[in-house]
Amino acid sequence: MSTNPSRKPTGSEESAVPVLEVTNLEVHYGLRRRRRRALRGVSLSVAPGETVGIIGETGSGKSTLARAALGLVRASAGSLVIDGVEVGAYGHRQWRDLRRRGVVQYVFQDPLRSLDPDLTIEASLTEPLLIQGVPRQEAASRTRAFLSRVRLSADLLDRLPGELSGGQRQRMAVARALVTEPRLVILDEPVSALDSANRVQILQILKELRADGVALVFISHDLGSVAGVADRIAVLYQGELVEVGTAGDVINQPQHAYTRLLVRSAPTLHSAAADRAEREALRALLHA
Ligand SMILES: Nc1ncnc2c1ncn2[C@@H]1O[C@H](COP(=O)(O)OP(=O)(O)OP(=O)(O)O)[C@@H](O)[C@H]1O
Repeated sequence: MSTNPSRKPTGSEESAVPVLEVTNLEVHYGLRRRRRRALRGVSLSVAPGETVGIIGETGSGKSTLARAALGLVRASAGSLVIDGVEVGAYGHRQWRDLRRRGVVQYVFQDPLRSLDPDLTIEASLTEPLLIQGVPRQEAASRTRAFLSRVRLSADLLDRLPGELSGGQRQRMAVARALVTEPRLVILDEPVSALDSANRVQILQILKELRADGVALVFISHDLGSVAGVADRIAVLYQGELVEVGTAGDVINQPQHAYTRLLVRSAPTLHSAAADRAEREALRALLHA
């Protein structure tokens, strides 16, 4: 299987310095006999303001890629450049500093991982701004201004995350990630735990936030969720990127058998979803 994505990047990406540039990234877990490769030869670049969706089934390495781009897991080979700086060899403190400076932010599936359960919503939202050196009053007004963009009322500011609904919590987590105006936000399954109304709302909010010029890496096992938001889609299969292309190309002219299977299995993408026999035929082709 090819380790190189089969499609060329779009023109806009070529003209701008990428916010994220991953080259031949390899990640292993475990030691000695338990050592397993989770990512192999992954190369991908994300331009300022671009939204790249990363899809793949469970175990394909999506979260590992997210963790590597956040410095939560170390690459065993390859290079990782964020905003023009090689960060692959960064230590724990340098990563923490990078995240604190708000260059790269994140939203996880479980908002309680992105929000401190013991901090009020207001403290959670203003904290990253205060760390950046924004004066307290300005931090408070920026926080309030951001709330309306994620369709939340200022009445919620003095609550704890545990006192909000799942959908409200996830919108708070999105607000926290974006209030510092980061260059790059990694969203790992941000809508997977939400009901359909909240899912649609978050996807709409993400679409609107793209206009700010922030680059988004949107990870999901569900092609349907990514399709309406992403400019480009990258497909991970067994730790390798097998296809990268514009969202339209990947959905309408999938090149790799696995991508065809994903497209065929996403009922929200096509009015006529593939029947079981067709999906099984594609699966057989993949494992041939
Ligand atoms: N901490 C870990 N220690 C050992 N192996 C791990 C660890 N985390 C992930 N793996 C393995 O690495 C591979 C990729 O896992 P990863 O969580 O990145 O996949 P994923 O595509 O995000 O899956 P999911 O959609 O289920 O979250 C899997 O085989 C998984 O078992």
